[in-house]
Amino acid sequence: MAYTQGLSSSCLFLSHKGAPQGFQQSLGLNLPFTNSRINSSLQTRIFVELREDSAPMTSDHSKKMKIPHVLTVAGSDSGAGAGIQADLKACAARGVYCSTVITAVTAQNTVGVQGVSVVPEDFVAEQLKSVLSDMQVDVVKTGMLPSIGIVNVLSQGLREFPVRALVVDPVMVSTSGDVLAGPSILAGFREQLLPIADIVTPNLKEASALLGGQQLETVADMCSAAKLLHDMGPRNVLVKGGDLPDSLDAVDIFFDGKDFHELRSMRIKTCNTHGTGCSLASCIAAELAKGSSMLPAVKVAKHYIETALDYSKDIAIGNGPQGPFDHLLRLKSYVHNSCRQVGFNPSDLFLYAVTDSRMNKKWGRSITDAVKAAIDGGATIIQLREKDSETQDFLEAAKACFKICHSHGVPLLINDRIDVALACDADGVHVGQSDMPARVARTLLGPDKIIGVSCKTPEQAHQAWIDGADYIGCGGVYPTNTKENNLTVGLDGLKTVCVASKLPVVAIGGIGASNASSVMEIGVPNLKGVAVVSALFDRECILTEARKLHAILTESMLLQRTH
Ligand SMILES: Nc1ncnc2c1ncn2[C@@H]1O[C@H](COP(=O)(O)OP(=O)(O)OP(=O)(O)O)[C@@H](O)[C@H]1O
Ligand SMILES: Cc1ncc(CO)c(N)n1
Ligand SMILES: [Mg+2]
Repeated sequence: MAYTQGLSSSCLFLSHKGAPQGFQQSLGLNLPFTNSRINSSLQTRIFVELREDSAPMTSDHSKKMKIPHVLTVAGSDSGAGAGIQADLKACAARGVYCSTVITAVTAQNTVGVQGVSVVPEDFVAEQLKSVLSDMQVDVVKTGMLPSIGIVNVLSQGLREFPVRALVVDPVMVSTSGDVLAGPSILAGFREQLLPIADIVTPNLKEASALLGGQQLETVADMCSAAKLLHDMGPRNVLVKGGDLPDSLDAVDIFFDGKDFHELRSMRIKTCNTHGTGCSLASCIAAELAKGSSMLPAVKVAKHYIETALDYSKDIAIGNGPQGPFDHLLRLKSYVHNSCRQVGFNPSDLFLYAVTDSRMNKKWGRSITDAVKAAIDGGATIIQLREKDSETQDFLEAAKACFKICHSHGVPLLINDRIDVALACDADGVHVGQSDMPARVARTLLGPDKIIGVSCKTPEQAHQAWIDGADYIGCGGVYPTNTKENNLTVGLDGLKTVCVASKLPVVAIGGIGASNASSVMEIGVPNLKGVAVVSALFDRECILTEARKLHAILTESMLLQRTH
C-alpha cells in the first residue's frame, strides 16, 4: 500500500487515498483533536495515528482496527426507552461503539419519571476521565445534564481531552412532562456548551426555554429559533418538530448558519415515541463518528428514527401513554417467531398450498382471498409463488398474506425472493436448484427462518441438508402444467429421494384429490405431506377443495399408522 505522510497540528499521520470507502470507515478516522467542524478534505483519507508524544507503532498495533466511537454523557432511564439506554441501542444499530458517562439515574417508565438521583459531580468527572484518557472517542453526545456543576465538569473534561465533534441534545423535560434539568442549566448550555457544539438538537420546548420562553408553534417559528440559537455559537442547529401541533409530517429545521433545510418525514401514527430525541442525537453522533459530514448525518438519523418508529408502531411495552420503540428492528420478528412453534415443524408440510397468480386472475380472485380460503379449508403452510408480479405488488401481497397467515398460525413462505421474504418478515423461503443457493439464503435469513429446496435426486437432497435447509420439495411426482419443462420423477423417484433424504419431504407436481392418497401411501416416514397448486387454486371453490384434500390426507395418514 502506498502511504503518504503528513504532519497536522497535533499528530503525524499516514494516509492512503485510494482505499475503498467501507475500508476507510472501518478503520475510522483519527483526526487531530481540535473539537472543530469535521474537515471534509480529511475524511477521504485513512489515518494511521503516530502521535508525536507516543511510542512508535508496534506491528501488532498496526493490525488493530480503530472503530468509530461515541461517548454519551447522559442519564439512565430505567424503562430503557430514552437516555443512556437509547444511546447505546441507537449506536449499536448504526454499528458504532458507545461508551457511557452516567450523570443521573432515573426511576422512569412509560407513565413518567418517578424519581431522579443525580450522580455526584466528582464521580461524573471520574467516569469522564476513565473513558477519555484511555479510549479513542470520536464524538461526545450529551443528554440529561442535571446540574450546572456537571456541565462545568463536562466542559473541563472536553478541554482536557478534546474530541472531533460535540453533539448537544439539551434535554430538559421528559416527554411525560417531568423536569430532568431545571432552568439553572440554561446558563450552562448558553455559555459553555453551545459555543463549542458542532450541533445542538432542541425540541420545541427546549428551543423555547433556551431563547427565554418564546412560543414556537409553526415551521416559521422554528426557523427563527434556529437562527437565534445559531447566534449562541453552535456550528449547526436542528430544531425538532416531533411535538409540532397539527402537523401531518414530522418536520425538523436544520440551520448551518447559511442555509435552512426543512427536513420532513412521514409522521408515524404511534405512541411509541419515547426516546426519539436521544436516539436521533446518538445516531447523528454515530454517523459523524463514522466520518459523515453534518447534513448527511442528520438526514440519515431522521430516516433511521422514521424507519424504527414505523417498524415499532404496534409493539406494546408498558401501560403508559408513551412506549419505547425498537432500535434494532428485531422485537417484532421475535414475537412472530415465538407465535409459531419454535423452529420448523415438519408436520406443517401436511397440506402445502402454493399460490399461482395466473389462476387467481382466471378465477377473478385476489391473492389474499385465495390464501384465506386455502387456510380456512385446512392448508397448513402457504407459499407465495408470484412469477409475474412486479416487486412492489408482490411485496404488498406478501404483507397482506402475512397478516392472514399469522392470525391463523400458518407459516408463510416466499418462492425465490429472499428480498421479499425479508421485507415482509415471512417465515421463510422456498428455492429451486437454480435460485439463490440454500446456504446463501441461510446466511441472509438467519437460523430461525424456514428454508425449503426443490430436489429431484438423492444428491440434491443431500446438498440441501448440508446447506442448512429445513425441508425439501420433491417432484414433479406427476406431469403438471404449472411448471414448464419439468422432469417428472414419478412415485419411484419420490420414494428414492425420501429414503435418501435426512430432511422431511413434501411431494409436489400434479397432485390432487385423485392421487394424493397414492402419494402418501408410498409409506416412507419422512414424507410429511403434499404441495398443491392447481388442485386448489384452479378450482371454483378453494375452500371445498382444501377441505376435501385435507380429509384425504388425514385418512391416508391414519391408514399408514395402522399398518
Ligand atoms: N410520530 C413520529 N413520526 C416520525 N418521526 C417522528 C415522530 N415523532 C417524532 N419524530 C421525529 O423524531 C425526532 C425527535 O423529535 P422529538 O421532537 O420527538 O424530540 P424529543 O421531544 O427530544 O424526544 P424525546 O424527548 O421523546 O426523546 C425528530 O426528528 C422528529 O421529527
Ligand atoms: C434519562 C433521560 N434522558 C432523556 C430523556 C428525554 O427523552 C428522558 N426521558 N430520560
Ligand atoms: Mg418528543
